[in-house]
Amino acid sequence: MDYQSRLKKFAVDLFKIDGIKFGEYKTKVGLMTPVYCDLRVLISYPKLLDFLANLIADNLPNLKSHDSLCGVPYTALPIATVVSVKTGIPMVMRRQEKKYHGTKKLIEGHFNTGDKCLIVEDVVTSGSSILETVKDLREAGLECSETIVLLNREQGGENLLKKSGIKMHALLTLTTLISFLKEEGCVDDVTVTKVQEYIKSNQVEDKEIQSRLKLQYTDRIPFTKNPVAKRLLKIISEKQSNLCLAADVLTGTELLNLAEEVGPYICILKTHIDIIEDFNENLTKHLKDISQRHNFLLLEDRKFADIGKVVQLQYTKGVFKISSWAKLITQHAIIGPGALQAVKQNSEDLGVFLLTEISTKDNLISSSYTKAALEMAEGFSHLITGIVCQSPLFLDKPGFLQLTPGVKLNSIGDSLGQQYSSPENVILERGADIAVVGRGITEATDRAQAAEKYRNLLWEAYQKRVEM
Ligand SMILES: O=c1ccn([C@@H]2O[C@H](COP(=O)(O)O)[C@@H](O)[C@H]2O)c(=O)[nH]1
Repeated sequence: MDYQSRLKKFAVDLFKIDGIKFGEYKTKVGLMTPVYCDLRVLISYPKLLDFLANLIADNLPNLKSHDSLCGVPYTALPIATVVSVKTGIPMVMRRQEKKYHGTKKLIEGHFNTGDKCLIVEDVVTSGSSILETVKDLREAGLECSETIVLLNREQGGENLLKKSGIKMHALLTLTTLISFLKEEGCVDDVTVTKVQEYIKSNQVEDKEIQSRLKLQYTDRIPFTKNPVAKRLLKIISEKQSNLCLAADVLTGTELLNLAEEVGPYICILKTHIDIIEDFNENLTKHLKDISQRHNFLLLEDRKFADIGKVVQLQYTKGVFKISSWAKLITQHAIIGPGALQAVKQNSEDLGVFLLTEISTKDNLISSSYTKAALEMAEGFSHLITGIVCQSPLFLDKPGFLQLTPGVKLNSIGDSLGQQYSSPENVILERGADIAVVGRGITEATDRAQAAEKYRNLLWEAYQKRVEM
C-alpha cells in the first residue's frame, strides 16, 4: 500500500472507532463544533496504534536524528511510547504538575543538555499544549524544534508554533481527513461544508497583545466583550478607583449607611445579601439608588455552585431576586459550563466573575482546576467580566479583569483561614486589577477615611505597575 492509501485507511479506521465524530458537539470550554476528535480511544486498538507508529516513522525522514521523543500529556503519551518502541528512540515525559516530594523533577527520563527532542501530539488547534510542553523541555535543557501531530485542525496552530521556532509535521489536516471520509462514503456533502465553514470562521487569534499589567484601564475597553466590564472599566477610570468594598454587614441600615459613606471611593460594592438579617425588597432599591448616585456597580458575591437550573432560580427568584439589582455576580467553575449557560440570557446586562483561585489557607483548588476554569472563562467571554484569583493570571487577556480579595493593611490573616496581602502587593505582585477590601474598611473608626486611603494606595500601585 502506498503512503496516501495507508493514510486514508488510518482516517477511515479512526472514524470507525469513533475517534472522529461529526454532529453538534460542545468543547470543554462550552463552544460548539461540528467535528469532535477523541483520539484517546486509540489505546483500545493496539493494531491501529501499531499501524499509526509505522505511519509516523515513515512520515519523518529525519526521525532518527532526534535523541528523544516526548508525548504531550495525556493522549499522545501512548502514541509516543509505541513510536519509541518501534524506532528505538528513547522517551522523556513531562509531568503536568510539579512534584512536591521526592526528586521534584518536571521532566522524567534520562537525557543530556542539548538533546534534540521531537514532540508528539494528537490534535493541534492553537498549539498551546505543545508550547506548554516545549517551554518546560527547553527550560530543562532540551532542544525542541519539531513536532509530529496526527491531526492539524487548521485553525492557526501551525503558524503560532512556527513563531516559537517549532516546525509542525501533520499526518492529516482536517481538510484531508474529511475528503478521505467523503471519498469512502463515511460523511455527506452537508457535513463537509459545515466543517469547511467551521475551519474558516474559527481561526485562533494571532495578534500581539500587550500584557494587561501594562495597560491603563480605558485602553482595555476595546478588548473586553462583556458590556458590564466595559462600564466597569469606565467607572474605574472616571473615579480613579480600583477598590471594591466587601460590605459584610448584618442589617439593611448598616449596609445603606456604609454604601453612602464609602460610595465616592469605590468602583464596586460587594454584598453577601443572605447575611442581612432584616432583608426586604426596599433595601436593594435604595442600594441601587446609592450606586447610581455614587457611580459604582453592585456585585453579589453569591459564588453560585449548583446545577444550572438551580443557579437560574437562585439568581432570578427567591427573596433576593439578585438579577433585579446586581449587575455583577460571582460563580464557582466546579459545575462546568452549565451554570454559566444558566445566567447567560441576561448577558447584555450581567457580568460574571469566575472563581479560579481562592484566598483561604489550605484550600483545595489545584493548578489544573485553575487552568480548566480559565479555559471556561475564555469560552464565555461575552458574559465573563473577569476572574477572582490570587496570582497574576490571564496576563495576555486584557479584556478580563482580575478581582483579588484578601487585602488588608498590617495583617497576615484571621483565625478562620483568611489570608491577607497589602494593597501594594496585591496589585504589583499578585496582578490584581481590582482589590477587594472588607474588614480593613468596615472595622475602621472612620470608614470613609479608610476607604479613601485604600483607594489611593491601590490606584497609585496600579499606576506604578503600568509605568514599571
Ligand atoms: O477568594 C476569596 C473570594 C472571596 N472573598 C470574599 O472577599 C471578602 C473578604 O473580606 P475581608 O474582610 O477583607 O477578609 C469576603 O466577602 C469574602 O467572601 C474572599 O475573601 N476570598
